[in-house]
Amino acid sequence: MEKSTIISVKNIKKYYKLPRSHPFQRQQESIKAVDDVSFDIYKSETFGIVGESGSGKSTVARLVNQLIRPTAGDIYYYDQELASANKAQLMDYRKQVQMVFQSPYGTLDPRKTIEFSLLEPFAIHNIGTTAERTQRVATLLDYVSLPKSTLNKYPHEFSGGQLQRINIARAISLEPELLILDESVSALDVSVQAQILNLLNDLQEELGLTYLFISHDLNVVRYMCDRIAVMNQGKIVELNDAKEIYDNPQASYTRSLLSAIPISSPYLRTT
Ligand SMILES: Nc1ncnc2c1ncn2[C@@H]1O[C@H](COP(=O)(O)OP(=O)(O)OP(=O)(O)O)[C@@H](O)[C@H]1O
Repeated sequence: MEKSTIISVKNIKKYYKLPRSHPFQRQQESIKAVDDVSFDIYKSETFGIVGESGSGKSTVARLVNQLIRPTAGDIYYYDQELASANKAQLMDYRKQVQMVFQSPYGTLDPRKTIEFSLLEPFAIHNIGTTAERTQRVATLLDYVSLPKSTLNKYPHEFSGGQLQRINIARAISLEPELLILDESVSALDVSVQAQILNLLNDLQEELGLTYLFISHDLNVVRYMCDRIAVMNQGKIVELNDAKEIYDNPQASYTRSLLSAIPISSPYLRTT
């Protein structure tokens, strides 16, 4: 069956200019956070990006999410190149592509109830009547297995795992196609991590979601992903099916990453 491509990233670069070390320095140096990266994300897959700290993973996530603009290169959503998209197209993209960040704590307004935070995306995108929004919020809580009593509480009343469930509920509220999960379980205890990863797998099956899954943890990536891109110093050094990456790594950098995985991991796949 022909795979349908949702996102196509073509030769993107993101360079950050470093401050001049002295006032007469002529050439301003730059950090190549992302340096000529290309990949496609297929519908309903989990596409992983793995690499050590500073390899450029989060910068790729922020580029795909349009939080920052590339120095060069193009990102396509289906046939639409994003830099030349009009306002309505970008608004649709912002609805279709949602992000779940690493820290579950900073993302919800501490002074607002969870109900307010879950209703907010509908207000921003002007979707549904008040009754429809309330009904949808109840359904969202069911999806992430949280009780109704969640709604009139505040963020400080929840654990990290519960907050990440709320963030996921918020991210799926507008029925997006793609979730960008940037180290979304890294801040959680291992047992809670497993629960959230299983929740994400269930939601993907139920809602037909596509994931861009970013992590430094090779075990977590192996557990979650269909295809994996390995990043090092702003470049993709290897991109392949997950099984190939683990069973038959081609790049020496991938091999050295794999050799550093702790073997006693709760995520080791038996398949
Ligand atoms: N706004 C910025 N200004 C300057 N340099 C930046 C900026 N954002 C990222 N960088 C640099 O770009 C490189 C890639 O950073 P990035 O955060 O994308 O890596 P990462 O793989 O996600 O690592 P981590 O998991 O530690 O965040 C790093 O050297 C980082 O210091």
